[in-house]
Amino acid sequence: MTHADELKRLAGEAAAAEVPEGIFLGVGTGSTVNCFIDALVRSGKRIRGAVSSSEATTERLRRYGIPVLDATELDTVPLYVDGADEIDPSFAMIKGGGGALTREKIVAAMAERFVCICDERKLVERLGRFPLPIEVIPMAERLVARRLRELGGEPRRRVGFVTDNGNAILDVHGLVIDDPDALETALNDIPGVVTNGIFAHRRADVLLLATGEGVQRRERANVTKR
Ligand SMILES: O=C(CO)[C@H](O)[C@H](O)COP(=O)(O)O
Repeated sequence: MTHADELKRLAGEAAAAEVPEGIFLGVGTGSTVNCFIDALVRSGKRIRGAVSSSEATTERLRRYGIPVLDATELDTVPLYVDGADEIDPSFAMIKGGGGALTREKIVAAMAERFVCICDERKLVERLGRFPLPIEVIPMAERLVARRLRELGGEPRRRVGFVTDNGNAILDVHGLVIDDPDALETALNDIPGVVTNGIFAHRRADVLLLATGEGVQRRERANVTKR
């Protein structure tokens, strides 16, 4: 197991310890979340059901016999656990490295509490080193790419990738993200953008940060939710 794998395993276990028995749980997507699902199963805790953020997560949950509900069956979930590609000190994030950003944003918005799990390499002072994923309706790809270039970004289409919703992903390099809230809104305003990978309107509430010295648990001070 590599050092990075070990940190993911630690983060996953710390998150599993936060899950109360018998709840409906929102589950994110990615390799760290896979570690979380595995740890949850190992813990023997039973949950009432999961709302999943991707086909890949649904498949893993079902393989373990965990019931997966459609998001339309519930108004809220008490807890959502997901990873991130970058997180800043205010707990704004870039997500979507795995291409599941739209469904992740929906389940995150349904959640009363968002626990983000990641390793220390993903904690950054300012978002934007990781190319920002944007899910785009295919017919709007050219239009959206032009608008992104006007904003100073360099969009690159994720080759050979189609989202669970049947759309394309543009990974945008070089954007300056001084104001994550404002940029999240501005990007979503471009016609044809389904959503973008800035999670600033709905930030994490808790960060479980896996480090070489163990898992740090950090709570976000002031709550801003939409
Ligand atoms: O946003 C995501 C998927 O769309 C993931 O949370 C993000 O890419 C982190 O993934 P990993 O845990 O594999 O590093």
